[in-house]
Amino acid sequence: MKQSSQVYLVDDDTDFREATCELLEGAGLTVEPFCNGAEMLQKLDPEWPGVVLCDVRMADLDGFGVLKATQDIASDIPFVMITGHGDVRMAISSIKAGAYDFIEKPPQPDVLISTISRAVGARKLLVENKRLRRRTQNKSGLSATLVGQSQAIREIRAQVLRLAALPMTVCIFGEPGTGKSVAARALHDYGEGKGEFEMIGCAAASPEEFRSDLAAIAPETATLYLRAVDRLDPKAQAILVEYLKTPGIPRVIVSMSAEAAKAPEKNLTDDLYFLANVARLDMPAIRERGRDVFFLLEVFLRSASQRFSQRLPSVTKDMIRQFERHDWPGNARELQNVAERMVMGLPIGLAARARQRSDALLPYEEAMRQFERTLLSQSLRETGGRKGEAAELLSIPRKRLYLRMKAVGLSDTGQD
Ligand SMILES: Nc1ncnc2c1ncn2[C@@H]1O[C@H](COP(=O)(O)OP(=O)(O)OP(=O)(O)O)[C@@H](O)[C@H]1O
Repeated sequence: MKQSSQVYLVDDDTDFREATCELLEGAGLTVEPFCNGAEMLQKLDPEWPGVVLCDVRMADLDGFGVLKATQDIASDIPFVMITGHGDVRMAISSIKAGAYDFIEKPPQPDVLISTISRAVGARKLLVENKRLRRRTQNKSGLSATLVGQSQAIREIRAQVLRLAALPMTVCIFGEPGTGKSVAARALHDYGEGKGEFEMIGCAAASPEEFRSDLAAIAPETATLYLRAVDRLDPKAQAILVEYLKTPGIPRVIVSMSAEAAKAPEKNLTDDLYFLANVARLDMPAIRERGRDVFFLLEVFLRSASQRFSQRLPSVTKDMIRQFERHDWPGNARELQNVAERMVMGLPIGLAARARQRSDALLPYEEAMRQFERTLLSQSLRETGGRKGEAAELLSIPRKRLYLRMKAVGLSDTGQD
C-alpha cells in the first residue's frame, strides 16, 4: 500500500468528501479521505510531507479537536479548516488556534485548489529544508536518529553514511522493529538526490495494487522505500523487475525480514534478486546491542512523556533486571510500546512477552490495534468499567476514550 498522499481530507459528509476529492484530484493533487478525525490522526506521521483539510463541524471530534491533536503530533503540518459560510468568528478562532488557513463551505473551486496547492508547496519546502539541515549536520546528527552506542549500531551508521552518497539500490535486512525504515530514511536524508521520500508497504499488496502504487509515484520522489519486499508474490515481483529497469526512476531501497537475510534468493525471483541485492545493510536485533536498550529507552520515554504530557517515570532496579533478561522479539518497536506503558503508569509486562517468538509477531497495524485494545480494557477493568475514571487514568479526554473504544471494537458497557 502506498503510504503518502498530499492531502488528508477529514469530513463526515460523504457527498462533500467525494466532491472535494474529485475536484482536488482533478487539479493533480493526491487526496486520502477520512470520515472522522480519529482515523486520520492514527495515520498521521510527523514526517509526512502533506496538508490536512478538515471540516470544523463534525459529529465526534470537531475540527478544533483535530487541529489540536494534529499539532501535538506535528505542529508544522499545515492545517486548513473548512468553516461555515459567513462564520467569521469561527474562521478567526481557527487561525488563532494555529490553522494555516480557512475555507468557507461550500468552497469556491478555484479558492480551494489555490489554497491547498499553496499549503502543499509550503509544506514541501519545509520538509526539504529540514532534510537539507539534517544532511549538513555531522555524524552526531545521525546518532540522534539511529540511536545507540554499541559497535553494531556504530557500524550501521558508518555504512549508512557511505551508502547514502552512492545512488545504488540498498537492501535492508532485519527482524521486525529493528529500525529498517529509520535507516532507509537516513539513506535518503544523507543522500545527494533532491526530492521526497516515499514508502510503499509490500506485505499486503496485490499485484494490481502494487502496479498502481508504482504508477502513482510522484515525479518529485527521490527515494522509494519498498517495505517487506520479500512478501510480494511472484507476479508483483515481476512488476517490480520491470519497474527497476525503467530509466529515470527514484533511488530504490528495499527491506526484507531477518529470515530472508539467510537466503534472499529463496524469497525473491532470480531477476529481482540480482536487481535488488546490490548493497546490503543488516540491522542488528536489540538483544545483540548490549546497553543500547537503555539509550533507546531514554529516547522513547522522553518522547512518550512529551506526547502524553506526563512526567518522566523512574526506572527501578527490578525493571532494569527485566529489561536485561528480556529477548526483545519486537525490537525497538516493542521497547517503544513498553516506554509508553511506563509513562502511562501501566505494568510493563515483559515476562509474558519474552516467550513470544519473533516470527509470531503480527503486522504493525494489527499489533497496535491489539495493544490499544488491551490497554483500554485493562484501564476499564481497573476502574470497574467507569469510563470517566478510565479516561483520567490514561490522561486522555473522555471523548477520545469513547472514540478509541469504538475504533478497536470494544463494546460500550454503559457506565460513565
Ligand atoms: N536505532 C534507533 N534509534 C531510534 N529509534 C529507533 C531506532 N530503531 C528503531 N527506532 C524506532 O523504533 C520504531 C520501529 O522502527 P522501524 O519502523 O524503523 O522498524 P522496521 O525494522 O522498519 O520495522 P518493520 O519490520 O515493521 O518494517 C520506530 O518508531 C523507530 O523510530
